[in-house]
Amino acid sequence: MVTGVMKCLSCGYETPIDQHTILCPKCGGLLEIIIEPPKDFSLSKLKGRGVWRYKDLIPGYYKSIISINEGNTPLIKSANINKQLYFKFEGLNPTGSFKDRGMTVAVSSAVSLNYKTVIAASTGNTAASAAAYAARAGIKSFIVLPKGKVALGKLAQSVLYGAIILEVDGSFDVAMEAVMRLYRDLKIVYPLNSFNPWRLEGQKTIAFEIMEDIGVPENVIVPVGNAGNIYAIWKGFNELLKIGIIDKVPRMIGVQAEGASPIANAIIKGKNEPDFIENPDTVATAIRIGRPVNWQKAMKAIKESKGTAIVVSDSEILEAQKTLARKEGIGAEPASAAALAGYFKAINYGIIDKDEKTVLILTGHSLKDPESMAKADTKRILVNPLHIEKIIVGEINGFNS
Ligand SMILES: Cc1ncc(COP(=O)(O)O)c(C=O)c1O
Ligand SMILES: N[C@@H](CCOP(=O)(O)O)C(=O)O
Repeated sequence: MVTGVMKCLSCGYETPIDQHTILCPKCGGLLEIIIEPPKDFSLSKLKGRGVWRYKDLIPGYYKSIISINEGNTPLIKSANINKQLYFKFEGLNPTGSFKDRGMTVAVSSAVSLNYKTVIAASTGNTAASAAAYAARAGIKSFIVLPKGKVALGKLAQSVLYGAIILEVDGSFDVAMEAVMRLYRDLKIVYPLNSFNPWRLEGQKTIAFEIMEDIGVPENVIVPVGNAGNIYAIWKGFNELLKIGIIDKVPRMIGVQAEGASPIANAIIKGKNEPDFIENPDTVATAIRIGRPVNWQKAMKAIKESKGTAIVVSDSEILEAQKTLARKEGIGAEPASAAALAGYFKAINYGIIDKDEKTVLILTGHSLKDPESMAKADTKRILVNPLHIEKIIVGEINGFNS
């Protein structure tokens, strides 16, 4: 049994780890789950694959585990961009994003606490994942979406998995606020967003897998939206450090899009708190977030790891998405490609040396957002089937351009 405390980031209140607890019972602030490093933990004793391989580091009591074999994603070495660069391809999770790692823990918690209904606000990926895990658990899911601002693939997933879709006329932040209010005031449904610290207990396993694959890289670059994942990955490395399995944590580098960069702006300006953005905008819909609920956690992870944050433009994101696809054969959604755009910028700014081992977290699959993929330029030629040979020979020899 994993023991420890839950500590409020706002008022400092501490309480023993308890699965019923999600927000600070005293002030309603965000809670950190701080586990006591287990004395008998050993990598050689780990069994199985995926998130639950690390159950000895995941607190909580689970009467049944709701799993769709999430985690165990490949860490792909770059073939053509830089030999010291690795891609942690979270798009290969069951619903196509890293959210599944958190959802297996959060939905298993909900079931263990006898909840029959779950809810999440979403830019699309949390919704798809919540809907899938709720379906598997046989419970009802409500998802709250910003109307008209969710990528097609993600919306279609939520429809397919049978979630009840509530659309708000406003941004993701409006949807998020509604879910937090509902949870604070009523507590009748279990919240699956990342202000729920139990979700991050699943996401921290990204760090454990990276460590088992290549040890500790110098840098981990993470696209930041609602800001839970960068903290979760840092938390994972930090726990390994406390257990004594590793002797340093990587620098955590957060990347945000120009039109939605409250945390990156604060880090760059050396401020302690972000100025929230009222109308966030970016082509990377997954990180189109102006009021990230986990900003305190993300800033803590970046500062304590001596990391930093980078802002990238939409055109840099789309260019990086294409580069990733055309140089590495990896299809990632725009928010994920922001990590590669951030990597290029970090090298240009001298923040990262190209010889440093660096891992990019590719958070979601390209198929999530078919419209963004189709924006990439390529040759599409209407052909007379009788002339196809001529066109191919012309292309190969460069006569057609
Ligand atoms: C594909 C993708 N990448 C990155 C993020 C950002 O993650 P976080 O909200 O944990 O910062 C999200 C969701 O927020 C996402 O769906
Ligand atoms: N991009 C996210 C936004 C919600 O983040 P969460 O981690 O708090 O659930 C999404 O896919 O909805």
